[in-house]
Amino acid sequence: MALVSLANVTKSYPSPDRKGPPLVAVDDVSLDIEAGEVTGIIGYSGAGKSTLVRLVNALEPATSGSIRIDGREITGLAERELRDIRLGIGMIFQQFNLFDAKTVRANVAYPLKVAGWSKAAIAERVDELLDFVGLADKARSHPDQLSGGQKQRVGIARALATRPAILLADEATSALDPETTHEVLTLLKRVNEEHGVTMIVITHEMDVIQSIATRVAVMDGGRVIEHGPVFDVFSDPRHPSSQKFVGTVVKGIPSAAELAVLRERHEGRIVTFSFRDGDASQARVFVELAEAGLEFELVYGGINDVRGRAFGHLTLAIRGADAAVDAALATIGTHATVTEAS
Ligand SMILES: Nc1ncnc2c1ncn2[C@@H]1O[C@H](COP(=O)(O)OP(=O)(O)OP(=O)(O)O)[C@@H](O)[C@H]1O
Repeated sequence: MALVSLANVTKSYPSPDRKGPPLVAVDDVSLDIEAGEVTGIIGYSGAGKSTLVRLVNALEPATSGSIRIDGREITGLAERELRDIRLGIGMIFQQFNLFDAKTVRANVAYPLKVAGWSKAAIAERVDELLDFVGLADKARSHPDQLSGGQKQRVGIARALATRPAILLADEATSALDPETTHEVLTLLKRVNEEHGVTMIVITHEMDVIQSIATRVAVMDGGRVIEHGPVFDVFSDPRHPSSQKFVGTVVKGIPSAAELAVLRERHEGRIVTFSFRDGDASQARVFVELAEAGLEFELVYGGINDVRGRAFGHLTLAIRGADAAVDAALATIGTHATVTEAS
């Protein structure tokens, strides 16, 4: 049984002027998330990612559909019961959302106080959490004395305080520099691997997906248009909207503007070849072009690594008689994806 199970979930808001049709932020989403998984939610701004996560967190009720957490239907529950559900779900945010007037220790202790833990139990748990996130020496500091990465580590300690089975992260590393992002992602990976916490991670950063997600869901216009293992969705997106989005975050796919520059700078036909690991197609492309007597040069490219598996895109300028190029591309097309710039 999935730990989080959404079936035909829709969330709409009244139109801003209250006269037009309602705004559908989440549109008929069905999604199962198994215990122990880290699911990345990606998509353009306004796709409905944050709304979806607020529904899972029971911060807002769905307009229709069913949401089950660990088998328990949460739609229609009374506020008191929802509070119980929320204790089992931690959340971290882009802007950390710490209490600036409280010390690090008091920030982490806060959810435990609300949950009615005893003073002694709180003290023990907070020590354990601060050790886990590597901030034992900052217990008496205030958030404004901490770096961004340290603030997020406090946010993670606070989110884990009540031992939730689920952690939701909304752009949790988007305000951090690359090195600090790496540090926080390493910590989140430990949260998942050492504590078995299931995570749902909203992000627009490829690094985040690559380093911690096991599966990814692509949202567009309130819908989940694609959901699957990270490698599959990123190396071979099926839906045109996910192809467009993935094209903006993976390495090696030239944008329209970059293609225009390539066309200006290089003679010949500009063709992108896409590869997935495990096949020898990358080397074969060069051999087949050479055997066809064509002249070519590598003008753009990049290889992506998803947990040890590689996929990539190489763009070549190919020169030769059109018929010879067509024949070579047809042959290569049997073992690699071939996209010619129009
Ligand atoms: N409380 C609300 N009232 C009215 N409309 C809302 C509300 N919350 C979200 N929306 C609308 O729902 C749509 C989806 O918003 P949401 O914030 O979920 O998207 P998102 O994918 O998280 O975007 P971003 O990446 O910019 O955060 C948007 O059109 C937004 O304006």
